[in-house]
Amino acid sequence: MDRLENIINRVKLPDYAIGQEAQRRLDSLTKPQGSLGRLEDIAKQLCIIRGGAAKLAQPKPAAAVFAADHGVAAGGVSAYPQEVTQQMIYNFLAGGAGINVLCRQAGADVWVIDVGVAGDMSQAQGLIQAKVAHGTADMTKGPVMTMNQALDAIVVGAQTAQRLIEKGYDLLIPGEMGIGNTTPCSAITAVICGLRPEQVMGRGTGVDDAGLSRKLAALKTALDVNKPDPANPLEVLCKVGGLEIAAMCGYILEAAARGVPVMLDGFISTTAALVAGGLCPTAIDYCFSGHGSVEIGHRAQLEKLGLRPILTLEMRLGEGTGAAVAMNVLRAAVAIYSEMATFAEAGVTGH
Ligand SMILES: O=C(O)c1ccc[n+]([C@@H]2O[C@H](COP(=O)([O-])O)[C@@H](O)[C@H]2O)c1
Ligand SMILES: Cc1cc2nc[nH]c2cc1C
Repeated sequence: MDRLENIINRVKLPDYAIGQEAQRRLDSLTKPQGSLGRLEDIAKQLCIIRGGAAKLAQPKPAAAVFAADHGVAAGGVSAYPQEVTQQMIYNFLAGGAGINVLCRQAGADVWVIDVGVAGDMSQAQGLIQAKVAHGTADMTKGPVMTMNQALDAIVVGAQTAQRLIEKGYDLLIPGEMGIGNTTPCSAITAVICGLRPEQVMGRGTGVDDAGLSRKLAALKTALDVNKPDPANPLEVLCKVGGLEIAAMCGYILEAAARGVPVMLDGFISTTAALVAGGLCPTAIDYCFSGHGSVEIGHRAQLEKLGLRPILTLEMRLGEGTGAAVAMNVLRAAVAIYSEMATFAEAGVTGH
């Protein structure tokens, strides 16, 4: 527990007074006040997080893709077999996956971490080896992991954030790969948001009606068997979570502790933010929501966290892809804030 407390205790509320200074600069730029809409909000929040209202430098972003498997996958809750988790890791490492393409396009680097893949990945070149367990246990039978495993995975995420920040990255994307992981994410969302399974369960990779019924049945059984306490996010993680979800939670918390902004992706990474926010609400002040996922539970998560997605593109791939696309908008926000002429500079009659 000390390991977690050590991270949480370093998360400080950003200085919101900087927002007023940033607003003054935005209002001095050659445009009708407020006319760049949410681009202005994004620039302002970035100033607040970075702790200054001077011109912003373009960020150097990295995506960390945490991969893990899930015991519940044995119950037929995904449209794809579990081995796809491993196969996709090789695709990430070869640069051919959606996250690689979209990060290249957005000027971000991709790092891949094995935090809990079921198979042996020890020979995979370029993979960060941090396996905590060979997948989780089946949530319909009992807790998916021990408290120690959850804390180990949180530390893997926190150490990843630390290393990336030490390498010079100053904007972090939490990404993931884990066949079956929409089911634990729906479970966590149901518990933490206090919603019925039907309100938070979607089709993930694209299960048919029978698959959706199996997912709902698995979720109901898991909640009956485990009875997670909504007031205890760490217990929820241990009972119905996942190793990549725990790792992303630690990654978000450590980024916040170091004052580094986080661009969340879709349903899975926002589940990690839900847990992080339960442990340390201030961590969410450092988070942007990149996009709104097709998964129905994502809306409830964002509402609970008080976040609005930057984009709505009907995406549901995961990996960090929606966050990577949203980086283009964040870059646009930085550019207007830093490069537009003021009324005084351009000799335009202002206000
Ligand atoms: O992040 C999202 O919004 C999202 C929505 C649906 C599916 N996914 C991805 O699809 C996988 C989980 O889907 P499933 O059907 O196997 O539970 C996992 O690898 C996620 O990255 C991701
Ligand atoms: C091919 C494939 C790629 C993915 N990326 C994230 N989840 C995924 C699930 C599948 C099935």
